[in-house]
Amino acid sequence: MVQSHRVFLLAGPSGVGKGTVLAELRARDPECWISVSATTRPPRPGEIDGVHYHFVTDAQFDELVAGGQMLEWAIVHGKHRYGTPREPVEQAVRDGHIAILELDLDGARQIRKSMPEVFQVFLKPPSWEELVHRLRGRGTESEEQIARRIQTARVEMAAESEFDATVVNNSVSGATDELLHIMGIDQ
Ligand SMILES: Nc1nc2c(ncn2[C@@H]2O[C@H](COP(=O)(O)OP(=O)(O)O)[C@@H](O)[C@H]2O)c(=O)[nH]1
Ligand SMILES: Nc1ncnc2c1ncn2[C@@H]1O[C@H](COP(=O)(O)OP(=O)(O)O)[C@@H](O)[C@H]1O
Repeated sequence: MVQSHRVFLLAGPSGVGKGTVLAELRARDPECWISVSATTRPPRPGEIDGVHYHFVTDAQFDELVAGGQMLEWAIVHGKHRYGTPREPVEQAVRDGHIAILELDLDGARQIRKSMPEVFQVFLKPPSWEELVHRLRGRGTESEEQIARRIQTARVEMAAESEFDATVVNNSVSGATDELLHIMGIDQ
């Protein structure tokens, strides 16, 4: 249990279930505040601006970075930029929430340097085959995009030991239970 931490970070390969587990966490514990990242990638069907991401143009992203408004940012899957807006995270902590950031490996490494007090959790699939199955099953990417994500996933999977804790996403409810336990919120 690491109750003293106010900011947690969740990383892990594309398709492992980060978004799914965080949605469950939000539903279970409204005290958890989940950061909404800014991205230059276009929305997928069903994604809502300001809820899943802040969908911004390249020029808007440039402005956020130049204005020092990003805690970290990275180019993910070799194409689009993703970043964590700073001010909402600081406000959430001031408001007494536990703040959770979802990041790629690059972003996690930046946060490790700039905010070493952040507790870093790695979400891991039960197996490599299951990860590929989930990635394909989501049905939101082309074959080319899936291949790119699988390539990135190999690198991300090799970085597990850099993190403070690992949670295996066997079942969404089980992984959420474990995450809540790590955050010191036992229900
Ligand atoms: N560095 C960084 N990475 C992010 C941020 N938000 C999301 N990501 C990562 O960007 C990657 C791509 O996310 P997304 O486009 O939703 O596709 P997915 O990986 O297939 O779910 C995921 O690995 C996320 O963890 C952020 O604010 N900063
Ligand atoms: N524990 C789980 N068991 C089975 N399928 C899962 C589980 N967690 C997530 N999924 C499915 O895997 C796919 C990828 O999940 P998603 O949350 O989009 O991953 P990420 O945000 O890490 O890229 C989705 O289709 C989701 O419904």
